[in-house]
Formats: sequence, structure tokens, C-alpha cells
Amino acid sequence: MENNGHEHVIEVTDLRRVYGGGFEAVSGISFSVRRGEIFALLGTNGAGKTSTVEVLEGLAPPTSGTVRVLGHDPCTERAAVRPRTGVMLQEGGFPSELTVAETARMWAGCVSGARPPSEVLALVGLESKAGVRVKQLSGGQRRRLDLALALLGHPEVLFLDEPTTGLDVEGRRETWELVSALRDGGTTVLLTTHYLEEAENLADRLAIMHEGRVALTGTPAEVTASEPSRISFELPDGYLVGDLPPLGEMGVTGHETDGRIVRLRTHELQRAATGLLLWAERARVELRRLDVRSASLEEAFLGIAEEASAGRATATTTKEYAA
Ligand SMILES: Nc1ncnc2c1ncn2[C@@H]1O[C@H](COP(=O)(O)OP(=O)(O)OP(=O)(O)O)[C@@H](O)[C@H]1O
Repeated sequence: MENNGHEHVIEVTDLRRVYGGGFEAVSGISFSVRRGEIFALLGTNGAGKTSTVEVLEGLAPPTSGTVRVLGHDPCTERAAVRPRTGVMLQEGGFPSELTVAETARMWAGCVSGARPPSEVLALVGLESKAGVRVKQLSGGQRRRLDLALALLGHPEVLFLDEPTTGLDVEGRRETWELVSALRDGGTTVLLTTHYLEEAENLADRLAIMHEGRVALTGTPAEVTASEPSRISFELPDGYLVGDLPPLGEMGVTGHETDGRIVRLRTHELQRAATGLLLWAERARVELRRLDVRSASLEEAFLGIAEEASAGRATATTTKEYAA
């Protein structure tokens, strides 16, 4: 479990998962999660995130490959793994006639050494809803109840499948704070999410899945650094693109125009922006609609989807940063 001085509490090696009808949802993926980090699995719809997490949770065996959670096979050594992990599924499926407190008490009865139900309800901000029936909760409040139940057993490893889906902006931020606090307290968290902002804000490292494969792994900063930064502006009146200083000498790797709007791509943002602004100052022109920005996770994500649809994202193009 030790690798580069890091203890890996989750290790996935060449995992494949093929469903009954022969559909391969996960096509040989590998990644590892270090103790005490938040690791996000991102991906397009149907990328295989839930299919992967279900294997990690011990709910399904791999078709091939190996998975280790806390050093054990979560499926065949379930008794060793389950008490040390917390699972928040996409659909909790609790009896909707019970109240929130009854649900938490019932669940606590199934967990050895459970925290007091009132404590976990307070952690997720549901203490005022203790007497409300589950069926009367909003979608976001149900997600919080799902999270509260996952926390009952003081888990060392927490699996969160789309933990903030259905939450409003405030609820999402509160969940992020709670998950960060759990991580700071030593809990290892693996989460799946559709929200790129969530991964950018929360994840120490992430993997982007597409069509059953991991296309990119790394820290959010590493993943975004792989994408070019962008500068766009309106060409000053009377100027053509050819009047700009030589773009290659400014570190620009590509450009396109849309009417009078020019868009530059560069991996050397400061150099390119400085070159452009010095040119504008010397020419005494104003660059209207100037926009200078680093790549976001969204651009990296869209880049992968575009590459894949152009048929270039295969297992051999997987980019991996610090293991
Ligand atoms: N029981 C099943 N039988 C056959 N195919 C399945 C089954 N469950 C999932 N799939 C298929 O496997 C693929 C991966 O699904 P999965 O739910 O793992 O993706 P996901 O990344 O979690 O997607 P989403 O973000 O939409 O939840 C999808 O094409 C899905 O239709």
C-alpha cells in the first residue's frame, strides 16, 4: 500500500466491469487514492463512474482486474472493509414513512460503534428536521440525510456518489465544507460528481473518465495546466491579424478569428499577454473586449470529450501526473 511515501488506501488495477448483456462499462482502469485525500471521479454521463464505485464499495465483483480498499478485496473480504467505510449511494431508498430521526436510529442499529444519530444530523444541518417524515424532505435534504447515514460509523474511507446533486448553492457549499473538514480530520474521500466546480474546489486529485476509461488523472492544477490558456480581444480598427507581432515569438501556439475577435491559445500566458499589451501600447491602440484567462477544469473536460469524439482518446492517450 506504500507508494512514493504515500499510503494508498484505495488501489484500482486494470479494473474491467462487463454487465450481463455483454456491455463493457469499465474498460481496464487504474488509479489509487492516498490516505487523507479527497479524490474525485469525474466524467460524462455513462462514463462508468458509478460502475467503478460500486466495485469499490463491494456491491459488485470486478469482471477482471483487482481492487483493494484498506488493503482488502471489498467484495470477498467485505467483513474486514465494510465497518471501516461509509457509503452514500445515489439513491438512499429509505422507508419514506419513517422520520429523519427514526431513519438515523434504525441505521445506527446496523453500524457497530455508531455515533449518536443526533450528532450526524447536526453535522449535515438536519437537526431541525428530526421529526419530519423522509417523504416530506426536499431532494437536497434527502441527500444530506444520505450523507449523515454514511457518517454514522466514523468511516476511515467515505464513498460519495454525486453528494451534492439536487442541493442549492448554499447546501452545496455547506457540504463542501463538511467534506473538507472530514478530510482534514483524516478521512479519505472518494466522490463522483458532475460538477466541475465541485472537483476544482474540493478534490486534492481527480480522474476524468470517458466511455469506461480514465483519460486524465492529477491534481486540479496539473489537469488544467495541460490545457492552453486563452487570450481574446477585438482587433483595433484598421488592423489585421498580420499586423500583430509574430505570434509564435510570443509563445502563442494557435489562434482563430471570429469576425474582428481574435482568440489566442498559449501555454505561456504571461509571456503572450505581455507581448500583446506591449505591442498595443506602442501602437497606441486599445484592445477592446480583452479577456485573459488560464484554462479551467471545464476546458480540460471538454477537451477530453472533443478528443474522444474525434477518435483520439484511447487508453494510450491517458495522461497521468504524480502517482
Ligand atoms: N445493470 C446494467 N446493465 C447494463 N448496462 C449498465 C448497467 N448499469 C449501467 N450500465 C451502463 O454502463 C455505463 C456506465 O454507467 P454508470 O452508471 O457507471 O456511469 P456513470 O459515469 O456513473 O454515469 P452518470 O454520470 O450518468 O451516473 C452506461 O452506459 C450504463 O448504461
